[in-house]
Amino acid sequence: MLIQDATLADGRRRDVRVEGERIAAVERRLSPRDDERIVDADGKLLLPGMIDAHVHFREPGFPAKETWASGSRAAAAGGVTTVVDQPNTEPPTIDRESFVEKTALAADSLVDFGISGGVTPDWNPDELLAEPLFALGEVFLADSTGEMGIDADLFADAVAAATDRGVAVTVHAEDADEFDESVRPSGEDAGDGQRQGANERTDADAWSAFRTPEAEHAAVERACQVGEELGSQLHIAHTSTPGGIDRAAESGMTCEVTPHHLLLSRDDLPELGTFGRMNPPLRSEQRREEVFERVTDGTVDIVATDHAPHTRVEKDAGIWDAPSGVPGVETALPLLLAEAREGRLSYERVRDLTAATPAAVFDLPRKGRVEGGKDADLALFDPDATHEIRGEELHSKAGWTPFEGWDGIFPEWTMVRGETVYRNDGNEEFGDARGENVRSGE
Ligand SMILES: NC(=O)N[C@@H](CC(=O)O)C(=O)O
Ligand SMILES: [Zn+2]
Ligand SMILES: [Zn+2]
Repeated sequence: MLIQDATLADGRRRDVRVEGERIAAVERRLSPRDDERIVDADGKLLLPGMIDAHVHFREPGFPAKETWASGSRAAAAGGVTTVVDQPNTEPPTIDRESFVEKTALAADSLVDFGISGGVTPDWNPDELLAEPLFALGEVFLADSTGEMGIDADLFADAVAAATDRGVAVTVHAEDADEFDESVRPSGEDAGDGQRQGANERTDADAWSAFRTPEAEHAAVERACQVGEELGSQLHIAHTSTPGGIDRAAESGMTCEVTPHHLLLSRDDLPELGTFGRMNPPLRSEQRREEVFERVTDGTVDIVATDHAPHTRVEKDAGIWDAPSGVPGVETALPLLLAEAREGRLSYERVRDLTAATPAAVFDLPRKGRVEGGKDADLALFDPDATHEIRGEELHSKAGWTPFEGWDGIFPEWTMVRGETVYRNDGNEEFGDARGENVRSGE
């Protein structure tokens, strides 16, 4: 196949030849071969498919929230060609049996995938770390969905075990000791009974008041100290504060920011209500702006979605009872491209945040670039075709989005290792499940 006259992220216009699963050549002009399929990409933007290093596809355990089939369709329709699934499923992915069970379910995936393993007091590091794991993590330093928060000693042991075996570690960095119990109605959980409930609140912003920025600062600090002591390369998941990002960068660790922490703030909570509850929570508008600056200036390494679908019925509850998390895998690249179109980010920066740098951080040498020899994981866009995001049109089982009504630039075509997984020429079409574990065969 010959893709002619595509515009790459850096503005170069190139012909791109795909042979089998790989990009064979990227040149100014390539002569079509006899019988070669020609794709006219004049005026179109060709990007490496997004590597979303943080999704929760919910299988096994919660197929009503998401499955590998539904989640990977959402990914393909959003220009995502590799996803990395997190361990807080049921059973949690903490030993050989659970890893093998999840790998079998991932055969339904349209896009390539990684499976990360988790840490609980019951985990089996010898079994788990011997599997073709993407990374260890997200390791939860405080409870989130799945209640997998662990203590400092177990964290240090887990980081040491992963480092010994050359496995990367990703960290959910919040410290529950720094949560503000005074805003939580008394009677919720045990805790510091003294302060609990003194300033009880039930509005949606209470979640942001409860899970404080200091909780992130403290946990990033602790994680970095452990990482520095053990000489480990840690990746801090979903950083939401400038302080957390700066601390991670200072110690040479990498970090990610989600589209919701980049684009939404506490100012949006009156409208979002409990549908804006996630961990870590939305921060002040000022902090959001400071996070955005760090995404544009390169302090933040990657954008990952933390796609965390819950059903509408589950989310439609009181702020202290609704589950935490928002879907995002289908809207991330479209939202970033809309930001780029408005001049707030460059297309090159979008490519680096979503593909080139995740491939470098997580050691995926065949992925993340439109270059000869790489996997033909590609997404083609009309950079002027903005589309108003509608939750009911998205493919996650969630059926809602915190970005309702925002502009997105969605792919016309998404390819995984040379095969079409998504096509939209007015009608949407999906390819077959063909996802492979990006760590198998290593
Ligand atoms: N981010 C969230 O609020 N929720 C995630 C878990 C997590 O990433 O902490 C989920 O799995 O629902
Ligand atoms: Zn998390
Ligand atoms: Zn997560």
